[in-house]
Amino acid sequence: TELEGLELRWIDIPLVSPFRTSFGTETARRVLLVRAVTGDGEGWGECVAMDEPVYSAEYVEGAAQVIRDFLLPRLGRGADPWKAEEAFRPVHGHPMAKAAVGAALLDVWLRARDTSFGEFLGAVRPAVPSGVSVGIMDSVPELLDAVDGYVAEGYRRIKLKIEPGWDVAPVRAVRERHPDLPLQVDANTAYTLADARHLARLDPFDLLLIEQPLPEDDIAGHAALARLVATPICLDESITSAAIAADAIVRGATSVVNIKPGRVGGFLEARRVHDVCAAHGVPVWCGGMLETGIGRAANVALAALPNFTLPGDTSASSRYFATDVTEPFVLEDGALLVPTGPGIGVAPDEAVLRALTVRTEFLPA
Ligand SMILES: CC(=O)N[C@@H](Cc1ccc2ccccc2c1)C(=O)O
Ligand SMILES: [Mg+2]
Repeated sequence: TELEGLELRWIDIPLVSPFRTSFGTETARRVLLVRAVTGDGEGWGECVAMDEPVYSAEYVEGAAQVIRDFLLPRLGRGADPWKAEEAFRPVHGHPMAKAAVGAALLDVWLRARDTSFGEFLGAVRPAVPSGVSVGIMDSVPELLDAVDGYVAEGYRRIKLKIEPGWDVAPVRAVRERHPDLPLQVDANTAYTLADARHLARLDPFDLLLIEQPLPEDDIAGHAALARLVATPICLDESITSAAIAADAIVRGATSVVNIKPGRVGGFLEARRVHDVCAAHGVPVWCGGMLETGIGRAANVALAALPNFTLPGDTSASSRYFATDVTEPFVLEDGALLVPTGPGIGVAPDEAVLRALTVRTEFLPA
């Protein structure tokens, strides 16, 4: 059926604790939600762009403008997710803006067919094991307290944010405290190839992987680094499409891939990345962008696909939010249940949404 329009909704949601990475510290999220309205009903998508372009080139206000001025006009009154992907192709970049609209269209398309994201994408398990991403802290004792808390909650894997000056010592301390804990690190592009010898000092700690040590455009650098460091290299920011995933794999730049639907332009492309990695025998896991339950529900369904063999950053809602926009995702035996309802299988709570909303704008198709 036809698209009536898209509602853009800006919400401000506080974080339960500051989250520090190599590119800055966040204490609250400004999130852009997209609601697609068609003759069949409505669907929700979440734009994972940050308020500032410090993770990648996108940012909330830019994504809103791209949706309003360049994506919606190309959609016309079309509501078909595949045609939307095609219509968006002439627009270069802006994967998070495209993914937010695409997810909303896919949600309404699936709800109208009484089909869940999991069924549609090809989920093979009813629950997905959860990992958690732990920020840079002011001291090692503070980090150990945070890690102990997450381990006690049942998280199956701990990921530590690192940057030059906060890497070997915190990793050593966590490994000594938790000798058998699945452990990995994420540098968010903070190092250079000149740091190879230093990064190799992480090799004794039996890490699962080192995530995105170098700048996102340095595929050759990651391939060179992979020959100098024993710990597997995993890419995040670098992987913006299935084709780039294949290129990075065959060039030896990555042996594990973090998949984020927003970073690759949507759930259809995310599944293609999953399939390309499976074809090369490269395991994947589902990354996180501190999504509300709307984005989280869809991510959990994606993380249930067969080649998602490592715990992802699909943490419980309480890792980030005291109150989530939807029913909270709760850890059960270290895993999150894949929603089984039509579409994403969750819906925002009207009262919570109203309380968090900064602004809404309805864009008629
Ligand atoms: C869970 C995790 O580590 N996510 C990103 C980094 C990140 C960190 C902080 C964020 C704050 C606001 C919005 C998105 C953010 C993404 C990553 O894997 O690289
Ligand atoms: Mg990352």
